[in-house]
Amino acid sequence: MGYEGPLQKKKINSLLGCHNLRFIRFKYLIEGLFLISMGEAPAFFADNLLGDIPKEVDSKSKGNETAITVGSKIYVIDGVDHESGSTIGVRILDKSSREWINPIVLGTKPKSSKHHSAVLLNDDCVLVVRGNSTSSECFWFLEVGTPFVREHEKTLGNEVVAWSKGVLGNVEKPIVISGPSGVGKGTLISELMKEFPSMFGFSVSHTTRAPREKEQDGIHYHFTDRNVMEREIKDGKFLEFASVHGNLYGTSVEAVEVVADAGKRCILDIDVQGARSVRASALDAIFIFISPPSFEELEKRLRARATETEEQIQKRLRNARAELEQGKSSGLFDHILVNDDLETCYEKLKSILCLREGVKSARDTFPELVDLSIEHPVSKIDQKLLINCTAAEHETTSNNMYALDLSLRKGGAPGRTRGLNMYAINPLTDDVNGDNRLSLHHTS
Ligand SMILES: Nc1ncnc2c1ncn2[C@@H]1O[C@H](COP(=O)(O)OP(=O)(O)OP(=O)(O)O)[C@@H](O)[C@H]1O
Ligand SMILES: Nc1nc2c(ncn2[C@@H]2O[C@H](COP(=O)(O)O)[C@@H](O)[C@H]2O)c(=O)[nH]1
Repeated sequence: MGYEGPLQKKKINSLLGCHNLRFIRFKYLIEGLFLISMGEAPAFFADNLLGDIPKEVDSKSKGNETAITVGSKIYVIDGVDHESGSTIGVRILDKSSREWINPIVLGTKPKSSKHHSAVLLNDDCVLVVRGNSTSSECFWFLEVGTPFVREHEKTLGNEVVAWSKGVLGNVEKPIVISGPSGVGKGTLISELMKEFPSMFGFSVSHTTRAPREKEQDGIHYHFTDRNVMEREIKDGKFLEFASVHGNLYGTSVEAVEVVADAGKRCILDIDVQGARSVRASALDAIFIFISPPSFEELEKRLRARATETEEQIQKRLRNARAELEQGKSSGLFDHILVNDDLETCYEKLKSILCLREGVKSARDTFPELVDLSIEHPVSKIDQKLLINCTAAEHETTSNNMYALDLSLRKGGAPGRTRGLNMYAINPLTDDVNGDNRLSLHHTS
């Protein structure tokens, strides 16, 4: 079904809330179908049909630009920032004075993009979808009037906009696993990561201890010099750190962010001092203490692992006594698990984390590569965006239509915007329900 009437065209443009100046011509095959069935006012009524956009925008447009009107201002988002060349640029046109403003741009800017699409959300934030990008680099929020932006406008005395990277996946609380050396923390974590590779990500700590034979830098630890690590601690790069068995160990803020950016749940393997620091931090986590069935068994495991000298083993065992005391009695931990039989302990760990065999991460349904359809890339309905794209690797539907659900969106500048969910939909079946409003259902 196609529809090209002027009223419908206006409504579609309004709904999109933007003008892609280059690709302004739409075929309304799918949008038309949705819009006709919507029966409700779109969240954003644009007063900015192409004809209404002041000439300045047109004349200033350099190819891949998108203009969005918010109140008395038009935000022009340029796929290539003509100053930096490597990022997406933003300029503002004041509609009344017809003057161009170069705002102060806060946050990490998205990399330049050959084509993109933009949609206004809640009058204070623009969602920019980058074409031909991985799903982790695809969604960016340009905050134009949020409290964060307003606050900085006051202090900086200038027009401000702020970028916040959108992260797919409803990332759950990180998991802190502690316990004495040799109890089996690493073994349990490896099992989890093996069984649920797309769900969990390991927080790679920094340490000043020397690597063991099979340990790789950047995978098991970031092996580092004490001087460097001490300086980085001073610079505030660490969420927590502690002196453990004579060496410095620490979790950098980045180590946890990287996992969350990948849409995975972060697992931290840290000692009890570190767990206490994390508890006192802003990171809301689940704390699990692993205890050995007996001290003798702990010693047996440490010796059997054969990774430490006798002197180091003695030191670790001495520290283990104190750790066991603190772990069991401090009230710091939400769960205490005895690692006697490995399989039994692993099953208990999974039940604490509410895991079943074959459970997939919501992320498994995301397209690997998001490539926007130029003709009708993005439209918005309530808290859902319909994205028409080419999904190179996961061809879950023949039409490549995806829904991006923003209803659980949280965070924002200066940090990431999290809680985005994306799934494939079939526009021919997942559309209208009884009250004539669009409802979307998962097709995967
Ligand atoms: N339930 C178990 N029964 C017997 N051996 C076990 C069990 N769990 C782990 N092990 C073994 O105990 C040794 C120590 O385990 P692991 O390295 O996982 O301990 P860890 O708590 O991570 O130690 P560290 O804190 O020093 O890194 C390993 O050789 C491992 O194979
Ligand atoms: N406080 C922190 N403790 C950490 C961190 N990374 C590891 N650890 C703990 O150190 C001991 C010894 O580990 P090993 O690899 O040398 O055997 C162990 O209890 C780990 O849990 C960290 O970032 N912070």
